[in-house]
Amino acid sequence: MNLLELKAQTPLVFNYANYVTPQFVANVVNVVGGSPIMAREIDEFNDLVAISNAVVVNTGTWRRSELPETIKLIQIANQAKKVVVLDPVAVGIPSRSVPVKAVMTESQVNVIRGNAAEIAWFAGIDFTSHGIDATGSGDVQKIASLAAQKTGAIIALSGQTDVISDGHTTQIIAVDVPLLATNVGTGDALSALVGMFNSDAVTVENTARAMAMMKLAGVRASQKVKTPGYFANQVLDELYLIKQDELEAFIQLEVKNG
Ligand SMILES: Nc1ncnc2c1ncn2[C@@H]1O[C@H](COP(=O)(O)OP(=O)(O)OP(=O)(O)O)[C@@H](O)[C@H]1O
Ligand SMILES: Cc1ncsc1CCO
Ligand SMILES: [Mg+2]
Repeated sequence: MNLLELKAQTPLVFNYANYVTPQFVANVVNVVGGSPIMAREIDEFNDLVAISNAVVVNTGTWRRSELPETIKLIQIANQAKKVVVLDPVAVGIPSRSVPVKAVMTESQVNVIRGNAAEIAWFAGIDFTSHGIDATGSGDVQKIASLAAQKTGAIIALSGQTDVISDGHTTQIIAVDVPLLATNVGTGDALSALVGMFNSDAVTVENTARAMAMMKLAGVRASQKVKTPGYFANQVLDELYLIKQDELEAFIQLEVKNG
């Protein structure tokens, strides 16, 4: 959906969040025009998925004991035909790949949003990482396209250049906003935006719209503030202020075919 439709419909975004950044994720959903809800209790999943428009699963602080519930949640969302976004934080670390492998085998994920190193793991390509951060370099378009082909999911690869791919169509947003990488949780919040913009239909176009929304907020924030603390708040303000026509103009200018 576009930003106008989003603000009119107020999509409910169920975040199975990590325990590091839920406050920031909830605020990003809220200021853009959606409605966030966080939960981990399996007894609630049927009720909450029924009223949700998107389910966003972040494996950043997974626990073995909760893994069956995580899978159950996605299966409930699959049955209810709700869009599911997976944020596979630091999946390249072998212990962190455990929940991701289980989720990919036992349930269906519609979109995977991660940094280049995380997406490279799905593509089977080596890419240097350091914990939650992608630190290497590589052909990000090829990585995203291959990961999409291997998983059947739309890929939303974030970084200096964002890449969106379904394995056939690939789009890029080559806009450098270094301050966007300074706050932990920007990626987690971006995954929630991806769920929100895809809540009516899962498409490359809607995924690119979510990625463009965060980039544009970063561009505008970095024109006003120069340090990470203020920047995080300014990004929230810019996400709140961006209008439909401004977002679509940015997309016209900066979203290119790969
Ligand atoms: N070097 C960069 N230049 C421009 N934008 C960047 C850069 N690095 C990240 N971004 C932007 O920051 C946002 C988050 O992407 P990032 O790749 O940092 O996610 P992440 O690694 O999952 O972050 P986190 O784990 O901290 O939530 C995206 O909007 C992306 O476009
Ligand atoms: C720092 C950190 N550790 C696990 S999840 C997370 C937040 C980034 O996704
Ligand atoms: Mg991340």
